[in-house]
Amino acid sequence: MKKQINVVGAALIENGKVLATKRNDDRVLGTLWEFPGGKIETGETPEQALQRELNEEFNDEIVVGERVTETNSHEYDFGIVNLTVYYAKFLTHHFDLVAHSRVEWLNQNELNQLSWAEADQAAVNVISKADLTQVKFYGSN
Ligand SMILES: Nc1nc2c([nH]c(=O)n2[C@H]2C[C@H](O)[C@@H](COP(=O)(O)OP(=O)(O)OP(=O)(O)O)O2)c(=O)[nH]1
Repeated sequence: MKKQINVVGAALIENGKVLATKRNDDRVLGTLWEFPGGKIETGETPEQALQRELNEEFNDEIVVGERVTETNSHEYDFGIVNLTVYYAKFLTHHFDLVAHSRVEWLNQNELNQLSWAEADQAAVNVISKADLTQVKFYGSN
């Protein structure tokens, strides 16, 4: 039985652009593009996990918005990743790079030009076609 890995990612939106991050080469799935985030720890809500991960990875505070799409499961050789992506926006802009080698703010029509981790493809497709001006960020606007 393969290990189940529950992961959250943040589709950060700013000025109509979406943040894509490239994992450090020495990490699992290194060199592929992803949404910043990570594994949900015991007792955390997905939103809390995202806030913690963005703090660890960028030293930044975020507001988590609505979910992009249903959880997407993908079987890799090391396990099954159950990925849920949420829209989010930065409240601070330290942007220290700890876990990533590159970051890019992309237009929606550029998202599909990158090599994404396979679990991300469904969310990337939804974001590419979404009306980003309508995304809800609860309690922050
Ligand atoms: N963060 C993130 N991980 C993703 C995405 N797509 C995808 O397949 N993954 C996979 C890669 C990893 O196997 C797993 C997330 O683990 P991670 O290494 O980022 O998480 P972490 O920081 O909590 O873990 P760790 O390095 O401390 O072990 O999910 C994505 O968009 N964002």
